[in-house]
Amino acid sequence: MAKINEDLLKERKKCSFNTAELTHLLDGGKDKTLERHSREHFFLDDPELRSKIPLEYLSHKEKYEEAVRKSCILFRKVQELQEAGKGGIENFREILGGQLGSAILKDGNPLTLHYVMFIPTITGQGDFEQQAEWMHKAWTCSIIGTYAQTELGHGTFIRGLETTATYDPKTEEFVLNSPTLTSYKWWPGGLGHSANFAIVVAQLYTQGKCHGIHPFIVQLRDEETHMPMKGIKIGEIGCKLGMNSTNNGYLGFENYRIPRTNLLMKNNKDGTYVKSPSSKLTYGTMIFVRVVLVQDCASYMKKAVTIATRYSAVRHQSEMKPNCPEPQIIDYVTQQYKLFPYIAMSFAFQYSASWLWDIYNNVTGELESGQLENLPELHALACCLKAVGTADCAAGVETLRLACGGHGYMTASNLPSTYGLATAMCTYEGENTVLLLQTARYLIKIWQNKKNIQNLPTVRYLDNALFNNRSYEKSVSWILSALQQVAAAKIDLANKHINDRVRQGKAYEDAWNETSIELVAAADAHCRTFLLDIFNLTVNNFQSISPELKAVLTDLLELYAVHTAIRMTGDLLRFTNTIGKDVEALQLWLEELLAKIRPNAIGIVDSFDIRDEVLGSALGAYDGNVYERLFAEAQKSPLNHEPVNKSFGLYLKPFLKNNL
Ligand SMILES: CCC/C=C/C(=O)SCCNC(=O)CCNC(=O)[C@H](O)C(C)(C)COP(=O)([O-])OP(=O)([O-])OC[C@H]1O[C@@H](n2cnc3c(N)ncnc32)[C@H](O)[C@@H]1OP(=O)([O-])[O-]
Ligand SMILES: Cc1cc2nc3c(=O)[nH]c(=O)nc-3n(C[C@H](O)[C@H](O)[C@H](O)COP(=O)(O)OP(=O)(O)OC[C@H]3O[C@@H](n4cnc5c(N)ncnc54)[C@H](O)[C@@H]3O)c2cc1C
Repeated sequence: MAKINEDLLKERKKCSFNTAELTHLLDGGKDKTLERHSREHFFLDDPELRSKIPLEYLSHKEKYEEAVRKSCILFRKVQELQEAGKGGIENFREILGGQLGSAILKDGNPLTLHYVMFIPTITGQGDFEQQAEWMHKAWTCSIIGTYAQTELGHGTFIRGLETTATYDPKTEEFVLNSPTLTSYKWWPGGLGHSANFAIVVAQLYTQGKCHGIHPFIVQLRDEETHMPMKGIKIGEIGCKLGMNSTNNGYLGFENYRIPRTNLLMKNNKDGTYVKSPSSKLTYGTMIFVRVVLVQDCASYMKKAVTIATRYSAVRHQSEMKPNCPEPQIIDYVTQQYKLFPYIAMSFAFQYSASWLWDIYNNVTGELESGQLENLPELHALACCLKAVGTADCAAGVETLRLACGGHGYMTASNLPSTYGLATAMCTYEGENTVLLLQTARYLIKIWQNKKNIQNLPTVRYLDNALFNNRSYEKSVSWILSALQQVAAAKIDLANKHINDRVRQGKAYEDAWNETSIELVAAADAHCRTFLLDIFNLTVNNFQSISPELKAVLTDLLELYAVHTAIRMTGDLLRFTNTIGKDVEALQLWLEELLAKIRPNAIGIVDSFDIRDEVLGSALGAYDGNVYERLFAEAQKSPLNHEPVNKSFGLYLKPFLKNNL
C-alpha cells in the first residue's frame, strides 16, 4: 500500500469516534457493509471494467464504443448477481447509475434506462399477460429498452406530446406517426444506437378520438442486424455538457405499425380501451425515478465532499500568522464553511431519501389494490425532494470544486464530470421549477382545505404552524418550528395573492402564474422543513449507537439546521419572531459547530467508505498523495507521449520563421 500522507495520518488520529460504526450505520448494518464491499469487489476489481486510456482523451465515437463495451460486461455481471439472488432493482440502480455505476462509466451508461425505466414501466403499467410476455426477455436482456417520452417540442408538458398512435381495428394494430419535426422523440438515454426496444409515450386515437398519452412497447431495431425497422428514423442527438456516453437519441415514426397488445394495459383491465381510474397512473415511472434520484443526490454529494475534504487536509496555502508554516487550507474557517455544510447535507438527503423510498413502496402497494388516496402526497413530496435535492447537490458539487482551487478544475479531480452528472438531474425527470410548482399546487389545495390534514404526515404541521412564534432558543427544535412557520406563511401569502388576483378579475391560471415565484419559494421552504424534520427524527431515534457517534451526528444535524436557517435569514426575520440578535446568535452557533466538526471532518468522510476507484480523483484518494497522482495523470495526456508534436512542423515552425 502507498505511503499515507502525513497530514491525513494526523487527522485520522484526531477522530473522536469509531469510523466503522458510522459506516455500518450508513449502510444499514455491518452485514450490509460487507455486502456492499463484496459487490464493489465484484465490479471494481474486474480488469475488464477498467479503461486503458482516460475517457477524456477519447473521441465522441470512441467514448460511446468504450461505454457499450463496459455496459455489456456490467449487465452480464448484474445478471450473474440476479441469478444468484443477490439484489433487487434498487441495487441494480446503484450499480448502473449511482456511485458504483458512475465510477465504471464516468460519463454515463448507454444501457441504464433498460433497468431504470424500461423494466419499471412494464412492471408498473403492463398487465399480467404483458408482463409474462416481456419481462423474461427484458430481465434476461434478450432485448434492450429505453424510455422515449420527451420530444423536440415538449418535455415538461407531456399532455402536449405530438406522437400519435392510431388504432386500426381492421388489423388490430396501432399506427405510430410523428406528424411534425417537434414531435420527434428527443433525449431518451440509449435511444441513439443502443436500445432495440422502447417504451414510447404517444397520444392514443381510436375512432377519431384522442384519449391522451399512453405508453406502448415498440421495437426500434432488428434483433439480429440492429438496423432500424422500416418506418423508424433514429439517431443520436450529439454532444452535451456531460453524460456524453449515454447515447441520448432522437426517434421519428412513419406509419409504423405495432400490435394492439403493445399498448401497456395494466389500467385497462379487460383488454379493450377503458379510461383508467386516474390518468396520472401513466406517470408512475417518473415518480419511481424521482424517488431514486434523491438517493443519487446523497451519493454524489458524499463523493464530492470526500474529495474536497481530503484535499483540504493535504493542501497547504498562505500564511495565517507571520512566520508560521503554511496551514492546511481546511483550517481556514471560510474553507470549513464550503465543506462541512455539504457533509451534513449528505446525511440529510440520505435520511430523507430512505423515508421517501418507504413511502413510495407503501403507496405503490396501495395502488395495486386500487387505493389512490395517498398518491397526491407522495407525488408532492417526490417532486420537491427531487427538485431541492438535485439543486443543492449540483450547487454543492460546484462549491466543492471551487474549494479545490485550480486542481478542482482538472478532470483528474473528477469534480467536473460529477458536476455534469449532478446538474443533469436538475433537468431530467421533471425540470426543477416545474416540479416545485407541482408541490405548490398540492400545498395550496391543502391550505384551502385542511379537513383531513392530520392524516397527512408530511403536511400536518401546516395545521397551526402559522402561529408558532417561538422565541429564539439555541435548539434544532426551535429552528424546525421557525422553518415550519416560514413555510406556512409563504403558502398563506401565495394563496392570498392568488385570491387577490382572482378577486381583481384575473383568471385563476393567470393569478397562479403571476404568483408563481412565491409558490416556488413556498414549496422550497416546505421541502426544507421536511428534510430537517427527518434528519432530526432519524438522529433522535438512534438508540444503540455509541455516545461518541451520537455526538458527531448531533453536531452534523445542528450544522444542517443552522446552515439552513442562515440561508433563510430574510425569511426568518420576515415571518417569525426572529430578531437581529438571534441571527447573530445563529452565526456564532454556526462557527462553533464548524470548529467542533473540524477534528472529525476526515473521520466522517472516511466513514462514507468510498473506494478510490469510485472517487476516481487525484485529489481525494485515501492515501492523500495528491501531487504524485496529479503528476501521474498528466503523463496520460497523449500530447506527452512524444517530445515534439507534429503541429510544430506544420504550423508553429513556419509561423516562427515568418516572424523572424
Ligand atoms: C436516469 C433518468 C434519465 C431521465 C429520464 C427522463 O427525463 S424521462 C422524462 C421525464 N419527464 C418528466 O418528468 C416530465 C415532467 N412533466 C410532468 O411530470 C407533467 O407534465 C406535469 C406533472 C408537469 C404536468 O402534468 P399534467 O399537465 O398532466 O398535470 P397537471 O399539472 O394539470 O396536474 C393534474 C393533476 O395531476 C397530478 N399529478 C401530476 N403528476 C402526477 C404524478 N406523477 N403522480 C400523481 N399525480 C400527478 C397533479 O398533482 C394534479 O392533481 P390535482 O391538483 O388535479 O389533484
Ligand atoms: C441528460 C438528460 C437525459 C434525459 N433523458 C431522458 C430520457 O431518457 N427519456 C425522456 O423521455 N426524456 C429525457 N430527458 C428529457 C427531460 O425529461 C426533459 O428535458 C425535462 O423534462 C424538461 O423538459 P424540456 O427540456 O422540454 O424543458 P422545458 O419544459 O422547455 O423547460 C424550459 C424552461 O421553461 C420552464 N417551464 C416549462 N414549463 C413550465 C411551467 N409549466 N411553469 C413554469 N415554468 C415552466 C422551465 O422551468 C424551464 O426553465 C433527458 C434530459 C436530459 C437533460
